[in-house]
Amino acid sequence: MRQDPSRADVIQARHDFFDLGAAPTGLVPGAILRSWQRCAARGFDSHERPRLEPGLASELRELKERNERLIRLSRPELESLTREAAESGGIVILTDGAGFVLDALGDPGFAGKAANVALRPGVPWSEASAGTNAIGAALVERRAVQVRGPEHYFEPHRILSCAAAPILDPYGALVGALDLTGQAALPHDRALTLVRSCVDQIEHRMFAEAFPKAEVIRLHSDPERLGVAQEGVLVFEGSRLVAANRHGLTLMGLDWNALGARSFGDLFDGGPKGEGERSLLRSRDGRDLHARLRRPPTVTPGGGPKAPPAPAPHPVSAPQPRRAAGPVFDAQTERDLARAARLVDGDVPVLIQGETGAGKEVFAREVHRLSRRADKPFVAVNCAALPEGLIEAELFGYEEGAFTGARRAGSKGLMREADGGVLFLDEIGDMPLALQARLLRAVQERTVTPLGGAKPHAIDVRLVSATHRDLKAMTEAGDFRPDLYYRIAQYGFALPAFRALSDRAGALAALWGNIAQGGRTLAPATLARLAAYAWPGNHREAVGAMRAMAALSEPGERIGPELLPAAIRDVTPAPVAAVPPEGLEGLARAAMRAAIEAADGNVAEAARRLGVSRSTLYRRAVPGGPRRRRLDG
Ligand SMILES: Nc1ncnc2c1ncn2[C@@H]1O[C@H](COP(=O)(O)OP(=O)(O)OP(=O)(O)O)[C@@H](O)[C@H]1O
Repeated sequence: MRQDPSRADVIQARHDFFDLGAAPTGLVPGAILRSWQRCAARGFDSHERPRLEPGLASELRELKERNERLIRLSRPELESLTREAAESGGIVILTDGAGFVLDALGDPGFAGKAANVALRPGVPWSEASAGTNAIGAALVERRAVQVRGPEHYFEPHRILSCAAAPILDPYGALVGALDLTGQAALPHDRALTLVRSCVDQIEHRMFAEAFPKAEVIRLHSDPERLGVAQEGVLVFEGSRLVAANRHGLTLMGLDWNALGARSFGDLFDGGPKGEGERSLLRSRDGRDLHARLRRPPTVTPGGGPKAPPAPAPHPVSAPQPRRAAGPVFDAQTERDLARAARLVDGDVPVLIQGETGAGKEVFAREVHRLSRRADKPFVAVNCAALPEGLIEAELFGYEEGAFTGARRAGSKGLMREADGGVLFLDEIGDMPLALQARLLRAVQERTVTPLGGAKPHAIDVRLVSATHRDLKAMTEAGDFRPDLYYRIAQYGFALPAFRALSDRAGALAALWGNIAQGGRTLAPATLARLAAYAWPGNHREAVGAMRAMAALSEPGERIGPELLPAAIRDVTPAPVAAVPPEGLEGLARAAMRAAIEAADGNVAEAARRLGVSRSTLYRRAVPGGPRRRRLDG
């Protein structure tokens, strides 16, 4: 019997990748190849059976409690998909945003087989735990992914064929994934379409019970399609865009970066024409869109006094909204984040080390967001920024009149502010020695005694500390207390310097994707220089440079190297240490490939975004030309 050609491609790709160590360009979708590369970089052996074990029953209970809202909002789709899955001999799986299976329902026969490969509640199916699989890949890629049979990284998972889509909350935060899994031997062509449309429904439902005080605008170019799950939804507080669904952002040509940054007036020309069900809104680029508006009593879109933006509610398991420019992490850091969140949940203090601007605070906030304490306070203390005499009062609080200048009512102190949540001790290496002893005592005894007070208060905080210093060396030199060091650094994470990122061009392209608006693109020569620069200020400097280029350019402009800050523009020839062996041409090629992948394999779209012709892109980024390239699966 003739073998299915795509299966033969995958087998060939596996041979190239796992046996020969070559990148099988064009044989498997880009998402699969990237996932294999991330898994290989983690040192996974594809022949092994990964150790996937559910946690304790109490942990599963807690996991479900934490995700109660997601489970409830997903129930209608889980039920309909379960029927579908049972008929086609598969199972449907709902996970949380970190890939932990919350529910696995469907055909009991297949469910048994799936359980053999640990596809059951409580088990993490993130890529970092289970290798390439649809759930893990969809969570990393933030888009729907199908992984069939031998496309799975680990051999024992070859029996599976999975399609999964990530679930994003109205702030763009990952809160879960929905997956349909069947036997690899069966066709599952509809699976991807099904999970995508079910996720549309779930995401759409999130808006129904949230945002009572905001203005919710539902949009579609076709009036008949207003009200369906694929309608665009935009939420404004005052006049500011604070939340949206993906369809709303796409309709307006925006990305998640627009939340908090764009106003009603940036998006629409004037206010709505007509009322309620029958409104029309004209977009800034001149399109008439059909709209349904639900206004809070006092807000007038596009006119009237602008109310100050209020903090937005968190509809699903209360994740903190991502900051405007969403963090960009490499695969190893994503894995570290998941691990750090588990450690924090397990009450193990973690220490983050990294150069200035490498994103230690961003990492800590993300850990908090992924932890079970996401809806509890995150309190950051910069130990280097406070005058020595004040840190103590700031941290531990003080009683009324404890010292000159103390507020009349006294102060609770940051440690008690963080009660129930996460305390982030930034620049811990700069904490004065005398204070280290007090901090150690507070951490050990889990109590805080305010200055001038006699009564200790119990506190329940999880500790995350960060420093750019070599704390271990400081303990040896007597500048940092070893007992405190071992207390706060029970598990350490080293954030990579920006120049050490293996896919620096990809990271830069992703940062730019966060910042760029209005069709602005980076010319390949610009990206090549950015990728060759050494970035001593790390992420902070990279974000600053991108923002500067966005501010200096016009909508639709293809940004040439002349707009780069001088230090970066003048990087020719590039510093040797910063350029990988394949040189600038290689970097430009990598950037082009990243752009193609970011455009879901659509070379014409990638060419448009990069501002180069399609033929240039084929010539430089696609080995062997367009024929063999297949990026979509
Ligand atoms: N992973 C990331 N993705 C996108 N932007 C980032 C990331 N990490 C850091 N940044 C950007 O860099 C800025 C600095 O990050 P952050 O304050 O976390 O660095 P840091 O390592 O704590 O620096 P310092 O040691 O100087 O305090 C952030 O405000 C953000 O703009």
